[in-house]
Amino acid sequence: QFPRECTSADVLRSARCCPSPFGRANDPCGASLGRGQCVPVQADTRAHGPQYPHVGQDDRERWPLRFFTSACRCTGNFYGYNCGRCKHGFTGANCDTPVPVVRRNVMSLNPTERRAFINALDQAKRTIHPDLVIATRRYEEIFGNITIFENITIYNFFVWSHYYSDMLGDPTFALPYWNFGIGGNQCDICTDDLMGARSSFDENAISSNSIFSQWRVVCESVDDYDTLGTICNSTESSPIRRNPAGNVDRPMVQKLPEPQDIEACLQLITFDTPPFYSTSTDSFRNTIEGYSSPDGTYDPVVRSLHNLAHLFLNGTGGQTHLSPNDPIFVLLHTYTDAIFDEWLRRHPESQNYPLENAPIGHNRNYNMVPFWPPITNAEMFVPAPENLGYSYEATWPARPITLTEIITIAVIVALVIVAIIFVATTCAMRSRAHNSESRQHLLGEQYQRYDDHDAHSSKSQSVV
Ligand SMILES: O=C(O)c1cc2cc(O)c(O)cc2[nH]1
Repeated sequence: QFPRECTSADVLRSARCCPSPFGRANDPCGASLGRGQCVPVQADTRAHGPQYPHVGQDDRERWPLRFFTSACRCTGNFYGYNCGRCKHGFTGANCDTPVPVVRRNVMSLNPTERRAFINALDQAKRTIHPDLVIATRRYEEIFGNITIFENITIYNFFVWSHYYSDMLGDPTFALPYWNFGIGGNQCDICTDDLMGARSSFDENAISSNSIFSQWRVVCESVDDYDTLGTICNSTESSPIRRNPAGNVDRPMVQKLPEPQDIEACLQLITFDTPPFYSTSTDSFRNTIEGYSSPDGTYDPVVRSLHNLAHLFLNGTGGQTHLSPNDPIFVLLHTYTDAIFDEWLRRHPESQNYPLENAPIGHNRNYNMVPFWPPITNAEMFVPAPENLGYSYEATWPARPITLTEIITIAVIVALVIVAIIFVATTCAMRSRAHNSESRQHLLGEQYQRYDDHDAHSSKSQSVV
């Protein structure tokens, strides 16, 4: 996707996408207000790995260099293609006021909140994106031709969620999540007050009582890319298909991930391992993605966690080129993101994931996200975010205590006991010596017994 302001012939020719946030002349990226600077884009220039067979053919390579060589780098918490917005989680004129945001389990929304959420999704499906457009042709055809950029609705747009809270007019709103780690073959959010129940007439369709039965999908014609050279455009075609747990040919995807699968993947220590691909083993990234068993072991036949949740939906939501059309996609990924967030909290030592070691696709230029997820399977992972003050409505299952922690606790307890014994012994010896010195005195009138204290309440009496 591209900022609409950067798709004129002049701007494309200049290869410089640095608009002013407030329409001021000669003020790229709001530089006069200290919001940002127009800088050369730095993309990873290393060769692709052997697992990538499309070298030179895809406009997303070294994104966005094929289109723009300069773009805005925003200062502090300013954000967006023109630095006109605040980073998510901040508000105010200087974008320095944190907004407390709570991630909520979608099942815990009350009826009013459910209606508001579903209506907002539907509004997003119908509203043209205010800032961004999509390219429907490849670069060679785009250059100098402004007609092949198209408007698209906010929902139909990959980063629509960024704009979502402003739609609601509530900066504290966080997208709720679907806890898909509940096992079993029931889609608990597939009810008409949430994501739509199953139609009574067609097991692959959504009930007509749900607004989502009226939604039509985009990007269905995946073959056109090969035959016509066109990229997905904004044309809507057929209804959403969904038949949770109904894939009779693939029993493995008839059940949702188990709670212990989530816990197992949270225990993996390393963010990613070579070859940084869907074949990686002991990789948190590949495990949460679902190409490994939940314990991290790569197995080509396994589908778990995020992938399993997709495949469980068995329809639009289970096909990579179509899945975002089913609004469950949003809730599935907010949960995947929450697991990632929890992993970051549990493994602070693993957070310095060096970008120089990152595979292609993990890039810093998230002011301009590729118009489709990167080709690697790193669908949603960006460098570790700053702590934006997110919290959870629900707590995660308690983490089992490790052997190292048990040993550490035992050593500390032993040391404390030794210290107590030492102090007690020392006190007893001193007290014995002291008692023999003052025995006469203790037996005299001035000795205050505790019951005396209550009776007389006289602090002036000497207490020995
Ligand atoms: O087959 C898979 O593992 C699979 C399907 C699917 C669909 C989708 O939209 C994804 O994002 C991932 C995914 N994996």
